[in-house]
Amino acid sequence: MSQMKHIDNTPSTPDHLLLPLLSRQISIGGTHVSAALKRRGDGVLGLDNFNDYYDPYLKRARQALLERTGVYIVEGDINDVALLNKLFDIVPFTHVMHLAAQAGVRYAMENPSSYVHSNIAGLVSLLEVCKSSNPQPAIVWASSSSVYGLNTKVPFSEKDMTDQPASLYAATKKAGEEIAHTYNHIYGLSLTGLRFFTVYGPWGRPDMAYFFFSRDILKGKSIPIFEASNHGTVARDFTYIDDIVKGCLGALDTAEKSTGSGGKKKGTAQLRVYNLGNTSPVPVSDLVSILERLLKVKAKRMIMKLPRNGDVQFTHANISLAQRELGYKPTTDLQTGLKKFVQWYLSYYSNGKKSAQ
Ligand SMILES: NC(=O)c1ccc[n+]([C@@H]2O[C@H](COP(=O)([O-])OP(=O)(O)OC[C@H]3O[C@@H](n4cnc5c(N)ncnc54)[C@H](O)[C@@H]3O)[C@@H](O)[C@H]2O)c1
Ligand SMILES: O=C(O)[C@H]1O[C@H](OP(=O)(O)OP(=O)(O)OC[C@H]2O[C@@H](n3ccc(=O)[nH]c3=O)[C@H](O)[C@@H]2O)[C@H](O)[C@@H](O)[C@@H]1O
Repeated sequence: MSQMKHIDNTPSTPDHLLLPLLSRQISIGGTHVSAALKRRGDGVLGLDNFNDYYDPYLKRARQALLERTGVYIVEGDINDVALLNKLFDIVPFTHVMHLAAQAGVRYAMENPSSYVHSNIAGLVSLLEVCKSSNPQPAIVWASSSSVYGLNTKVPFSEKDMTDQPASLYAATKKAGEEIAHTYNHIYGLSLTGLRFFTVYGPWGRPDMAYFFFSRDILKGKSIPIFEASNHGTVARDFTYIDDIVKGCLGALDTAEKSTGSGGKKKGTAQLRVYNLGNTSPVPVSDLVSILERLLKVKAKRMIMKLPRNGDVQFTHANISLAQRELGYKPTTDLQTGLKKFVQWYLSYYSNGKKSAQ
């Protein structure tokens, strides 16, 4: 984890955050969502600890991008309750979009405590601050398709069982959903959890397969493609970032409609969980074929038995609940979305940027 800065070290909050705004949001993690909120006229303050889980240059480039649009990002950790209290004292946030987490399924075997720090302890710190703030903000936070774990009944519906996580990451995301239940039950916090399905796109995460496969295909390095021991397909319901952003905005707006801007009586605030997927799982081997065509380089495929590393074999979202209640309607297929990712990737890394880790 990178070092934290205290509020005393951060530049003073820009004036525009103190103006009466249509809606005041705090967005934690989440470059694309913050940018979209700003574009439509919401007041947004960002928070990120800029840890070094992956390429810090990429995180700083995203920050620069956001700051050019007028979204200021405070550097700090969600476990820093004093910092959070200070921010909530300065700005009466109406909504919290909480996307910060230790992500990545396989890294949980290397650094388990980072998952407990951000996904469990960090979530509790944030909810403690939200519970005591006035107004009480509506909170939308990122859960994960990984909560479906060893469940093989697809497509996954929100009502399906989620009690067999395959990784510690998944277990911490599932714990987040249970923690949310408690804060809704006792303190009446309005909480909406979004189970994202393998999100990809420009400015994405270098630890994800589509990203490092692109890097390694271009470098001529072999890429390990996991194959299930039962010879079944290994596939993901890859979901493009712009579709996810629309789902996040739908969730924030729905939370606003059903709860107003906080101050709810106990027991009346909403607690909901939605799948945000693409409803069209694609085998990982097809993902590689699309990348080969877009990058115009043949991949060196190294087919490997799917190790017991936290991965699940297959994901597929049933999104009818999000469609009905959030107006969520993904429109980007994998071919189209990867084309946009590859265009961004080639331009970003050919402009003298540090190479992805
Ligand atoms: N990308 C996906 O495929 C996917 C799928 C399902 C769920 N999710 C969830 O969506 C959210 C966003 O994912 P992402 O892919 O953009 O991940 P990301 O790692 O790019 O973004 C998370 C951000 O949170 C910050 N952060 C981590 N711990 C923090 C802490 N303790 N305090 C403050 N900031 C902290 C990181 O520096 C990072 O910038 C995460 O909660 C992730 O678990 C992602
Ligand atoms: O949907 C989710 O909830 C999860 O989606 C992704 O997790 P994952 O689907 O495992 O994404 P990748 O790590 O990019 O893997 C994609 C696919 O490529 C496969 N893969 C990965 C790595 C590799 O070397 N070889 C390989 O074949 C994986 O088995 C998987 O089927 C994110 O990384 C998680 O943070 C998120 O919570």
